[in-house]
Amino acid sequence: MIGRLNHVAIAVPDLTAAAAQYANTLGADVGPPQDEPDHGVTVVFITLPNTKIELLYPLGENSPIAGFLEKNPSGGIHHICYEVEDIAEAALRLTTEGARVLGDGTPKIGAHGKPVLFLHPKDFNGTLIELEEV
Ligand SMILES: C[C@@H](C(=O)O)C(=O)SCCNC(=O)CCNC(=O)[C@H](O)C(C)(C)COP(=O)(O)OP(=O)(O)OC[C@H]1O[C@@H](n2cnc3c(N)ncnc32)[C@H](O)[C@@H]1OP(=O)(O)O
Ligand SMILES: [Co+2]
Repeated sequence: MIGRLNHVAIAVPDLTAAAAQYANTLGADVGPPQDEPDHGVTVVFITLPNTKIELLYPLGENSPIAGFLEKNPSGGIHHICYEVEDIAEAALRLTTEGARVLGDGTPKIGAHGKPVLFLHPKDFNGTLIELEEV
């Protein structure tokens, strides 16, 4: 069911510094900051030849990454995003298999303008999984 790795997300304590480090120290193709108010984060996408890195910084009250950054003040890998062809079918299969789809269970539009869903990290070996319909 899952396809390509769409992105690996890293929560960071300083978005400007992290973006500059990827651009200048690692020599990567770094995009501009993008506010995603529906998701409570500001993101910077870094395009690699085979996938993307998503730098995440909290936006607004009740950001879903606030607790993670409190526990990991230097930042850390926050989630991985796999592509799926049909997100409704994927959600049905996952709930049937007993995995928890986070939020109200319905997809939101993600940073790429496509529907996304998140799966509880405790159901997947401690890894928060995002699914993106492509
Ligand atoms: C823009 C979009 C896009 O790409 O298009 C995005 O990516 S938006 C990216 C931001 N959006 C999201 O992450 C949405 C989905 N996330 C959520 O709903 C939440 O962050 C949860 C995953 C439910 C965690 O919520 P919260 O931190 O409030 O819960 P909590 O502190 O009670 O955590 C419950 C347990 O899960 C662990 N936990 C929390 N976040 C984790 C993570 N990212 N990876 C692995 N484990 C994690 C905690 O350590 C704790 O374990 P222990 O009990 O063992 O200590
Ligand atoms: Co993401």
